[in-house]
Amino acid sequence: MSDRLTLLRPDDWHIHLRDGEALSHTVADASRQFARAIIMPNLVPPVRNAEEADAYRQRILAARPAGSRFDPLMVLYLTDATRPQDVRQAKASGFVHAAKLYPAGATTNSASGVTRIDNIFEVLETMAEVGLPLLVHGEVTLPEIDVFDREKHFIDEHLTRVVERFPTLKVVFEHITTRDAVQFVEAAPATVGATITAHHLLYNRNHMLVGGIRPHFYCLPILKRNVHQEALLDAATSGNPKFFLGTDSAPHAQHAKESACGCAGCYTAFAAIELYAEAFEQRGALDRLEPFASHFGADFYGLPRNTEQITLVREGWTVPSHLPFGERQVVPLRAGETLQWRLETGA
Ligand SMILES: NC(=O)N[C@@H](CC(=O)O)C(=O)O
Ligand SMILES: [Zn+2]
Ligand SMILES: [Zn+2]
Repeated sequence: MSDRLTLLRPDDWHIHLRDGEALSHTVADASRQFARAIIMPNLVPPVRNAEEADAYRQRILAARPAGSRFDPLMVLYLTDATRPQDVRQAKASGFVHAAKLYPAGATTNSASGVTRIDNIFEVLETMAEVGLPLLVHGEVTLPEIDVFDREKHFIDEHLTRVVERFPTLKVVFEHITTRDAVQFVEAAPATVGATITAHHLLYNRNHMLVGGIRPHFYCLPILKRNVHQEALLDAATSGNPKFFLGTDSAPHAQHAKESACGCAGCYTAFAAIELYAEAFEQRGALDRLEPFASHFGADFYGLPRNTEQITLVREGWTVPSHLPFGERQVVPLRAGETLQWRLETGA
């Protein structure tokens, strides 16, 4: 068993960096390991057009540590009011790489999201035409649908239909959490891919709910039962290029998580590649980490692979109990516990 693991510098195809004071921390954490990241647009107000994406991109670039070449790949937030010309302008900008569908009310800051997918069919048509991928938070919001079943219902009621109707549209099913989603993506045409988070590979709902309720494991889509975790591990380590790395690192201040009504989201960007390495190693599949983390996402988006490398060393370290987050603090996933791998820096 080797104690060093060198791989092409990875990219994160789904991250929340937030805004304002938080950026100096979230951007530093992400850029330590990732060359590029797909930047989620669920700010308040959201990133709705190329102009807003440009302004947000400038704030991210300004927050990079000295010497960093971290490249934020911007995303539009689709609303009922998004127009085909917003898509054309975004594509023409060169720095917007996708548009995100949040069903209204499905997750954090999704109040401005799309109320009926059919409302944006003209926009999806334009995205297919100009080659702008659709990123999907795939959960229905119907109150009568159990929170553990919302991803499966989204596949059956919406995603199947969208993929059939727009055969040339690239679709990324974001942060998949179920065996149903794995099977859907496997069976779908090559235009459909999926991101998988480190926390959905490492944990299931028992980790969140047995022996006490642990708010730092609460995210959306919610952790599922262990058979789904197993299916995600199979998919991530399979070598199938449709499945690639997207952390969904989504920090919320400590007080907003440790609350009677806690926010959804896990902070993993501080050690994301180390967390993935742990999950892959549990499967004896460390050799499959590089394609998952550093090849398949770039290939799917039609971007060049990175050329630099990073090295992980097997060297246990204790995750801090909290990290700075603007004027507040965030409790990282695995706070106070040991991680097996450490990113070698300054090499
Ligand atoms: N994943 C989460 O639990 N939360 C994300 C939103 C999202 O990705 O759905 C957030 O912005 O906090
Ligand atoms: Zn989401
Ligand atoms: Zn997310």
